[in-house]
Amino acid sequence: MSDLSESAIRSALSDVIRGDAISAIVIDDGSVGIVLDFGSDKPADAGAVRARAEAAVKGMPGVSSVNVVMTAAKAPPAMPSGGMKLGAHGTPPPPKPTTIPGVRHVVAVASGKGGVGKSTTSVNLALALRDLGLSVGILDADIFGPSLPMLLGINEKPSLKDGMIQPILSHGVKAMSIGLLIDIDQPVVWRGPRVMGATQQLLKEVAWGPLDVLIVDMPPGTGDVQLTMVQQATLSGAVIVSTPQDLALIDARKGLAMFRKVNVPILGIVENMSSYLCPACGHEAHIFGHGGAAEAASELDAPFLGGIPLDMKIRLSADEGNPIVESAPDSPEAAAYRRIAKAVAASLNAVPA
Ligand SMILES: Nc1ncnc2c1ncn2[C@@H]1O[C@H](COP(=O)(O)OP(=O)(O)OP(=O)(O)O)[C@@H](O)[C@H]1O
Repeated sequence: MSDLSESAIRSALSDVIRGDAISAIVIDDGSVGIVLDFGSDKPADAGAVRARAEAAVKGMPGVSSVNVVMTAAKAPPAMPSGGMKLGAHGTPPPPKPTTIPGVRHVVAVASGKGGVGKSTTSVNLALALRDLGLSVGILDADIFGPSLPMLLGINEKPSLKDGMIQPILSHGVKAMSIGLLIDIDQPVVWRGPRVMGATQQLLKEVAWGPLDVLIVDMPPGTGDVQLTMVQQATLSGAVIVSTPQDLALIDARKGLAMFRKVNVPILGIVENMSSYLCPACGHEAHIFGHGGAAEAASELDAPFLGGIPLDMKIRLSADEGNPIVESAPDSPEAAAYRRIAKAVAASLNAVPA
């Protein structure tokens, strides 16, 4: 039995990060899970901070493994004045929604804030829907931090055929990201109309069809940019990804409110990092109590689609471009994504007869 304590871990971390950035610590025997949340002050060298935190805790007696996850919210990009034409009430005028030829359902995956695992959930959900026999596409509409090329291990540039951008077929799904069309090493500081133009282009000028489901990984947050993007495509519904902390707070509520404002059905809420599976013994520890997310979802009048555990393999497989549904298809973590995919497919009534 280990005598590791939360306060000992906090003190080991005290030289590395400020205490209020530690939003959760889970200890399961020698295995430690840490959730960091820097609010909108995400450090520029986030990767190095995580490595230092892992090293500080790994060196403690009794620690066998450490998994540090950052849920730092990215500050939403400021909309420059004059960059976007606003409507009578200060909101952008709604664009005409685009219907994408040959695509049966467009599903937005959104979150109230950054870093909660929206992109990781989007790719694993897409792969789990593929495994249900559906033809699936995934569009990375996170103009400010495109991550799909890394998550799916895509290095090639898309080609043009008959004036249409050809999606890249990766892991059996059709994928497209703004990150494949621009130089991602250059910081993207775009004005509203350019952002909207890029999204329209990704929806209209990519040869998506035929598809049962197109998953759209939205930029984090619920500002004007996100709202206008929601209005650009005819959406069948939205999935909101949240961590247990945020469900109890207001971020997930803001996401729900944004979609409801424009009459997009909420397919449900996914609780990411909901529990911690001990890699050594498989024991599941609930980080913030059990059942809180389902309760919060019902209070918000939204279906609860299920929880995804906080797990090092989910992060590592995503970093390697081989998401867990693909790399460990029979793991309990992949099963968690599959349950969510089944619930989404059922609510879309999309599973072919
Ligand atoms: N269930 C999980 N267990 C462990 N790590 C996770 C889990 N979900 C996501 N992560 C890790 O958390 C980090 C943030 O995830 P991700 O990039 O998917 O978030 P996001 O909400 O799309 O962020 P943003 O919108 O700010 O780009 C990544 O390092 C990812 O690998």
